[in-house]
Amino acid sequence: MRVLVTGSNGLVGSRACVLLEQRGHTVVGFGRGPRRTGGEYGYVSVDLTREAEVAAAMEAAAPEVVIHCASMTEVDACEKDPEAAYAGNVNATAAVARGARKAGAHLVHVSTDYVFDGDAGPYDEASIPNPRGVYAVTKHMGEQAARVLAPGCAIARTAVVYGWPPVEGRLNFGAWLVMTLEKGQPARLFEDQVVSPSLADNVAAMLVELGERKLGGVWNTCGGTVVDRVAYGRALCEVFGFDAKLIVPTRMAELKLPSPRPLKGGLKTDKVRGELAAKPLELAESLARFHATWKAARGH
Ligand SMILES: NC(=O)C1=CN([C@@H]2O[C@H](COP(=O)(O)OP(=O)(O)OC[C@H]3O[C@@H](n4cnc5c(N)ncnc54)[C@H](OP(=O)(O)O)[C@@H]3O)[C@@H](O)[C@H]2O)C=CC1
Ligand SMILES: Cc1cn([C@H]2C[C@H](O)[C@@H](COP(=O)(O)OP(=O)(O)O[C@H]3O[C@@H](C)C(=O)[C@@H](O)[C@H]3O)O2)c(=O)[nH]c1=O
Repeated sequence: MRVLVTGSNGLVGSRACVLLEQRGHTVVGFGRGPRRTGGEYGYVSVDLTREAEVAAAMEAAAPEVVIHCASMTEVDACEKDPEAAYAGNVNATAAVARGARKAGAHLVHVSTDYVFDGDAGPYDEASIPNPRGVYAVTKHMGEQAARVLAPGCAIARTAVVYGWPPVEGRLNFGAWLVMTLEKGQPARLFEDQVVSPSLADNVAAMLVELGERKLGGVWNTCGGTVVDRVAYGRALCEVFGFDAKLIVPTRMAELKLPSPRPLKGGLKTDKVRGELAAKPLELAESLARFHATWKAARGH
């Protein structure tokens, strides 16, 4: 199949491109500026906030499936610049969804656990979003744009994605933690935020399956274990052999971050477990694979 992946320089998009290529698909990645990944697949530089350029590039790419990973992902930067967040998360998604519909392509739109308020997680696919903060609201609006403009699309929500090597740009939580702890520096982790950490390759596998099978509706495409950030950090220390005393439990409010974030979050994965061949990995397995890629990159 001809598959278009937006955000191909990013963490999830780059992994999706590699996997699609391995599975024999013809892949075109859309990124902003120069290509920052390896691989043999095609690459086009497109700023997705420019609708006319998106329409032309999508027509030329003529995809059968579109996996839309591009997004303004820095949560606090979104809070500080709502115009940029609206353009990157709402307008860009609308443009991609229109392009997909015109091409007759199936859209897999990637979204987030942060569409929920975090008052009573973990959430399943039928739970009602109540986003707080600019990133969360614009991601929820992006979901609505995708549903309206590309009927039958998949909304794939994921959460706290991590992987090694990290991509240039936004540093993922797992990689940030490893880089901090290997220097022997302490990491203040939120003991009061519950999440579903997700290995990037595992997320990519679920997105690719949604695309290949042209499945629609809402899907929680995340890791299979719901855990607070301190427990995640301690589990990572055990697998990597880092000193767990470097993990300093902190309450989120103490950091005074610009954007609100859901506290009692996390996503339930019964639907993907039941219906997809690509299963959500449990935390121990995810961390083991994360560690293996980290070790391999260091030549161990
Ligand atoms: N990482 C996480 O923890 C989570 C991610 N998600 C969602 O998963 C998806 C993928 O995230 P992830 O791969 O981690 O994010 P990254 O930040 O690693 O990648 C996003 C990519 O989108 C590109 N992009 C942003 N705006 C534009 C634009 N206007 N035109 C073209 N490209 C653009 C960025 O380009 P550039 O590098 O030039 O900025 C970047 O390469 C997103 O939809 C995100 O909301 C959901 C939950 C958790
Ligand atoms: C989680 C965490 C972050 N931090 C710091 C690191 C960083 O400067 C800042 C924000 O951290 P993070 O980027 O990891 O957290 P955050 O921006 O909340 O991550 C979110 O990203 C978006 C894209 C999503 O959709 C969510 O699922 C979630 O992964 O807070 C801590 O000091 N301790 C912590 O426990």
